[in-house]
Amino acid sequence: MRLVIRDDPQIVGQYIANYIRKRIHDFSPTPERPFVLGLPTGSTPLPTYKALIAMVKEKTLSFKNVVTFNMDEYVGLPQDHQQSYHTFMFREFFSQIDIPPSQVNILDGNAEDLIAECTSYEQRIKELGGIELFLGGIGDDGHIAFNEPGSSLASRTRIKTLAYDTILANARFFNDDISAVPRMALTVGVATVLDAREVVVIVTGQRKALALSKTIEEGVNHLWTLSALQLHPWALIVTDEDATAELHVKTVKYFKSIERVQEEVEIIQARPKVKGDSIQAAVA
Ligand SMILES: N[C@@H]1[C@@H](O)[C@H](O)[C@@H](COP(=O)(O)O)O[C@@H]1O
Repeated sequence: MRLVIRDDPQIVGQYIANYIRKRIHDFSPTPERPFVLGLPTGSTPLPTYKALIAMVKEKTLSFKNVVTFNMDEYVGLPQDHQQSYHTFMFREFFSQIDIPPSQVNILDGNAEDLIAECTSYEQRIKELGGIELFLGGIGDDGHIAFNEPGSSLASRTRIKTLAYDTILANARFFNDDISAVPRMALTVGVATVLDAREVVVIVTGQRKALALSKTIEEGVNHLWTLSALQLHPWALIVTDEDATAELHVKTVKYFKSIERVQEEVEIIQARPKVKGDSIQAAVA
């Protein structure tokens, strides 16, 4: 797992947007072979979405050959409700980029048969060859999507009862009216996220500091479901300085040093080759 630390949420958003753009460009998606991108809601990804929107506007990025799958959706909230994840995604992102709406997938929390809805979501992901990059955020209790503490780390898309802590945390979006927050959601499972070829998670703000330390400094534990990321072969967490508040100084220094060494390697690799240059020869 890599941990990249940046000064603030805006710089984190720009970093991730650059990263996603590069991944999409390198993939060279076509209508027959689209780039499949998993996406989160919440306030954390907003700077990333803003930076991606700017890239589309300046025409350095297109979502025409991208298919998206959102992580989760509340059960029973009308799709056009201000706080449904469907409304959120179209308001904050999809309506401002060039993705055809037919390429957007969001779980239907009002489906007549919720179990069938979850099964067919997994099926649709599979039919497209799996998710290339799953972007995620975390809750204060370390949950990814709506995989609350105690969720099976082998879980798939399913109905989930929300933890009381999450209901309290999300009440801010419902005029602080706890009774207005839905009690259930449909969510991709931990295993659905881990199946993606790459997972990138955004963690910003001091509120997330404990969850970040539990995720990366302790063992894999179903009480902090993001910790399952330790089992993924290609995982990246991008965080701001505030969210590192609970990490050991040693952990922060370690990940910063890894990045510095990586930059040094890239500089060496970019240097023109000089005959007899032993450093160049060593990395060539
Ligand atoms: N289901 C979502 C999560 O996917 C999201 O990561 C979390 C954090 O939200 P925020 O980014 O606003 O802190 O909120 C909800 O619980």
